[in-house]
Amino acid sequence: MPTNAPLSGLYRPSLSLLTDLYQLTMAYGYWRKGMQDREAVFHLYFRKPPFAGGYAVCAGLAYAVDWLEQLRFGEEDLAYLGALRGRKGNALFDPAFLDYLRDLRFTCDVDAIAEGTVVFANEPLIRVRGPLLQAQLIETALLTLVNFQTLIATKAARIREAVGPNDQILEFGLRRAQGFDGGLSATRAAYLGGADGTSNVLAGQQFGIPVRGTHAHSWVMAFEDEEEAFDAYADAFPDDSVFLVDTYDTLEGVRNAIRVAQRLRATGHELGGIRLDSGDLTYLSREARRLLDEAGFPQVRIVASNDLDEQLVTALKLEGARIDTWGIGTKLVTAYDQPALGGVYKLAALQRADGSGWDYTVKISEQLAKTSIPGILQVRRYLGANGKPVADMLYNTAEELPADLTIVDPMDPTRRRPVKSEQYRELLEPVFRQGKLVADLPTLQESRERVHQELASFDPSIRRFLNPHVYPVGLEAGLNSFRTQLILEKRAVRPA
Ligand SMILES: Nc1ncnc2c1ncn2[C@@H]1O[C@H](COP(=O)(O)OP(=O)(O)OP(=O)(O)O)[C@@H](O)[C@H]1O
Ligand SMILES: O=P(O)(O)OC[C@H]1O[C@H](OP(=O)(O)OP(=O)(O)O)[C@H](O)[C@@H]1O
Ligand SMILES: O=C(O)c1cccnc1
Repeated sequence: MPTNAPLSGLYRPSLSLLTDLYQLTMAYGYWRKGMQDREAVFHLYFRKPPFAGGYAVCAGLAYAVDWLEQLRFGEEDLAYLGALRGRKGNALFDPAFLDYLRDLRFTCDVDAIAEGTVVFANEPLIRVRGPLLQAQLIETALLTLVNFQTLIATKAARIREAVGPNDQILEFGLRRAQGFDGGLSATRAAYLGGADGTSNVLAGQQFGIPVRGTHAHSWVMAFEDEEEAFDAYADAFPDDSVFLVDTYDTLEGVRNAIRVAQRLRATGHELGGIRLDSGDLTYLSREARRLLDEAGFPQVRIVASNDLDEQLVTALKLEGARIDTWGIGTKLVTAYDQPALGGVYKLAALQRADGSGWDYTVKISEQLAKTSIPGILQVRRYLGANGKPVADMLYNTAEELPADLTIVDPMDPTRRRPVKSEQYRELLEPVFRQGKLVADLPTLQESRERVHQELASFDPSIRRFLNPHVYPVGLEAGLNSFRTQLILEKRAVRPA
């Protein structure tokens, strides 16, 4: 049975220490200062889509929800924290703080963009509002869970773009993945983003992802000759055989596969496919297709693998390769060309100590792109007359919106456009209210379908690999002016 607890179903008893030490030292500091319950707002967002692409596919929220639901410091966690020592051998944390952690219950409001949604730079994927100590404490786990899966789901969506709607994508990456969970969560995200199946059996069991596969070169090497190896495999799996044909000589391998396919047919079975794993995949797939068709096996699929990614798939397609199943491992599950998404988690608003309202906060940087956006933000996606997205607007939900809306490019305030459309969708949806899960989370299958629908709804120009069109994401003009003013104020306090 696929699980709704993708993370805690695997790791027990507690994952509350899945964090950086500084979250706990800050928590201790806030507690000592009596600041722990000041209401705060944080946003999790990235500043640039990965792979020099035009978008990202949001993923990892189910893990984040699972982690937040289990957030509770157990006795083992507290004993470990109690034993931590500072440089002079002193206990790092006061025992009274550990008692505080023992009783701590998650009480924040969390709003998030659904997994599988197409998202862009600067858009909060998750907004957390609640007691400062708690909202800060969860930063690292949210980032580790969302950054990686968003990265891999995006990679898979790009591979799907290259492969097209009809061919199959099988994810084969476990052996080259970034460790145990790297392998498992990459498989989940790859499936969400567009893969059709995986060789990863644990992921199949955990998430209900179809498991598929062929066999290794060692299978062929374990027999006297290749044909005997294919025969033996066909005996074991008469209706589920895909033969790896390149161990010695690929086209000889295809001829051996055909002979075994003929014997299978004589006993009422059909060969499923052959796999190519080296050499010129265009030439070999075309030749293999010709041989198979001439022998009366047009339905036998041709699987290809060997360090493939979206660029190679595009090239092979352009060259006229006759591949209909793409086995993609290393470059998918490690996001080889960009191994990390730089998602960040920034404080955007803090209640004043006297409770008289919000103080908005910005982290300023030499680069405008790295300067954060203050407010309690929502992302509004405007749709054109044809129902297709035309622009996204970030706005501060704590301020009233003017009747005439204008969005401003946060990177270039001279670029602004009025918002004419009446049709829109608010992307951040309630997930937790005061620590209680209020969302009915979609299944992995539903999230996967969402990716497909979302990507189809955008102009293809944002999906292309080379110089993709930049989809307009702007700040509501009032928010933009306010942010500029706040930046100027923060800069003004620095001596010239
Ligand atoms: N027609 C083609 N056009 C572009 N790239 C191709 C083509 N065919 C294969 N490739 C890619 O070229 C790279 C090298 O493949 P090749 O089989 O020559 O070397 P290899 O991986 O070292 O082989 P082996 O697995 O036998 O060691 C792989 O990433 C493969 O996917
Ligand atoms: O190339 P990737 O996209 O990473 O896809 C997975 C690779 O893993 C296997 O190779 P490996 O040499 O590990 O084992 P094998 O003997 O089964 O080919 C398989 O043959 C693929 O080439
Ligand atoms: O089943 C396969 O063909 C397979 C599985 C893992 C890695 N490479 C290939």
